[in-house]
Amino acid sequence: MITMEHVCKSYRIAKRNAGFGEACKAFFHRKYEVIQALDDVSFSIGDGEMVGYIGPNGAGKSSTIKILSGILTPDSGNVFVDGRIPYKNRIQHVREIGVVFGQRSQLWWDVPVIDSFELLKDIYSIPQFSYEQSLEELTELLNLGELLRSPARQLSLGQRMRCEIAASLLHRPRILFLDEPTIGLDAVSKLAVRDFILRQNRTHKTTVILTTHDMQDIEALASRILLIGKGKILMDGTLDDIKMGGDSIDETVAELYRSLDI
Ligand SMILES: Nc1ncnc2c1ncn2[C@@H]1O[C@H](COP(=O)(O)OP(=O)(O)OP(=O)(O)O)[C@@H](O)[C@H]1O
Repeated sequence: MITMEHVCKSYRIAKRNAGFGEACKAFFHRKYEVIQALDDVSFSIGDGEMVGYIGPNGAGKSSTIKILSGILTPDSGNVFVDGRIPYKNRIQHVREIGVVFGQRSQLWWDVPVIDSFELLKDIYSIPQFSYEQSLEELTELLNLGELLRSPARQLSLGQRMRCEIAASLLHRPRILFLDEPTIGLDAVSKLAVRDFILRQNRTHKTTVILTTHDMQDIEALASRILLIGKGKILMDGTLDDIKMGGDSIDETVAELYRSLDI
């Protein structure tokens, strides 16, 4: 069970205008601006649920995922993931979750992917037998085959993403946080990744929170949708609650964002 209660998170960022004079001024009198990334966010997600977390750019999705995975600490509010406070019980927490950030890599860049997997096996203390089983299953389902022997830097984006997803699942986490997992993938890779996520949820009852701008991901995967805008949860429902009339899902969602002024 995942619960967020009245969570707020702000960032303080230094601001200055362009130019050398402004840079000198800022050196002595730095000006800051506070950005309220999350503003009283509350929701709960049950075991085995697959939730699409959507919202426009800068809405607060990644900040939420970072707090849930223990990378960031909120300013206020309560967060519990299976009874743990993610940012306080980090060592225990990371054993139980898998995280994929589409824009970042957890693979070591210069070594063959299989060496990264072996390192993760040691980091997570995965027993040899269980590691071999997971590796075999993931290699087959994600069609990793030859990719495992290539360094991550030599893989295409889609090939690397399939390896990233496998890396996040080697220790068989009960919860999977996916932050834009299909970004930049071709049609075939997208379908393969979607199919894999669906299977993972159905076969292993893995709880999945998925952030994406790809509404086809949402259509294919999410039985429940949380909509965030300007740091506030604005909707908690199903795809049918969003769909109105015969417009495409992209048009419908764009219209929804416009009507909510987010
Ligand atoms: N490390 C940071 N320092 C300062 N501001 C940040 C930082 N991370 C995020 N923000 C700001 O917090 C707000 C929420 O950002 P966040 O990355 O959570 O949004 P998002 O919904 O994931 O956006 P996107 O869809 O563009 O990835 C934005 O205004 C962003 O500029």
